[in-house]
Amino acid sequence: MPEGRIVKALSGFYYVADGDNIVSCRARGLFKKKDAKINPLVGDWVVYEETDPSEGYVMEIVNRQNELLRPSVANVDQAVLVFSLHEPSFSSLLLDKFLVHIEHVGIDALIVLSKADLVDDELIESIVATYSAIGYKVIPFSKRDLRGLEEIRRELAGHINVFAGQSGVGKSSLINCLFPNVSMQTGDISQKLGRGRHTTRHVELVPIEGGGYVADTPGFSSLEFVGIDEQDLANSFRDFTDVSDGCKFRGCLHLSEPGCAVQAGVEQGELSQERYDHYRQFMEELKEYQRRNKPW
Ligand SMILES: Nc1nc2c(ncn2[C@@H]2O[C@H](COP(=O)(O)OP(=O)(O)OP(=O)(O)O)[C@@H](O)[C@H]2O)c(=O)[nH]1
Ligand SMILES: [Zn+2]
Repeated sequence: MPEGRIVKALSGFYYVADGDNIVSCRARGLFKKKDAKINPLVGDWVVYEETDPSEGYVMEIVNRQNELLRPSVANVDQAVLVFSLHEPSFSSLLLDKFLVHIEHVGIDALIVLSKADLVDDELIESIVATYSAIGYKVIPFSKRDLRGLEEIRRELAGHINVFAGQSGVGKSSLINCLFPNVSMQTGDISQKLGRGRHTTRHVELVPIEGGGYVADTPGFSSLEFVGIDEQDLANSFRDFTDVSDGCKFRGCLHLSEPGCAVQAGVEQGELSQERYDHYRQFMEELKEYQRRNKPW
């Protein structure tokens, strides 16, 4: 049976892209049963059966890699973290928090430093140096002089991309420059419509040049530590996991344990003091989150 990717879900239909063909599918009864383990999601790679030309049934979900909640998309493999350098000014604390979330879901990050025309090159270079050293790809961008545009386009090709970043950092401006015919759902939806209300728009994956897709809804609107424990937090700092084999204790949280390679690395200036401070701050926030959300 043929296979394809769900690119849109609306009113009980799943739109499965198979090459240039889009097949409108309903889900087979097996997904509706209570004990059905998973329901099809936008982004899922599925086996389908074509019953009429361009119509059919989703039969089976193939090997889902991961699942984002906001927007609800499966198999995202790259988060494009858009951080402006000015208005709003760059926050390494917020970037580190986004990185925790994307590492936890298990997807790659592409960091775009937007509004690069508004600040000095020294600031840009120092941020690029810090995050490249950890192993992230960082690309400065400006919609005024279009620096970085082609490089970003190349990095997106072949991936399923979700854009994320605070309101006003320039996500829609970037999308407009990259893909003039994709319109990004903008603004903070929950603020505009009030909590709990539904929007009429649903996430859609839009195909891009060179293969791959971009989601037309930005992601990660909430950065609470849902489903993350202390060890997950420690594991989501790549620069720390790189050296944590050298910690004396397995499961070391690098807080005040003796023989900790991460604490030693920070003291010796090999790891970033700022990243470590953020890590400790997130630990506190995580504990606070756990206190507030006790099950009893
Ligand atoms: N100077 C300069 N201004 C920019 C750049 N990119 C965006 N802006 C401005 O920043 C403001 C916000 O840009 P948007 O693209 O709407 O930002 P957004 O992230 O989509 O914002 P939300 O819709 O709130 O999520 C607008 O006034 C843009 O003109 C840039 O590269 N340089
Ligand atoms: Zn340690």
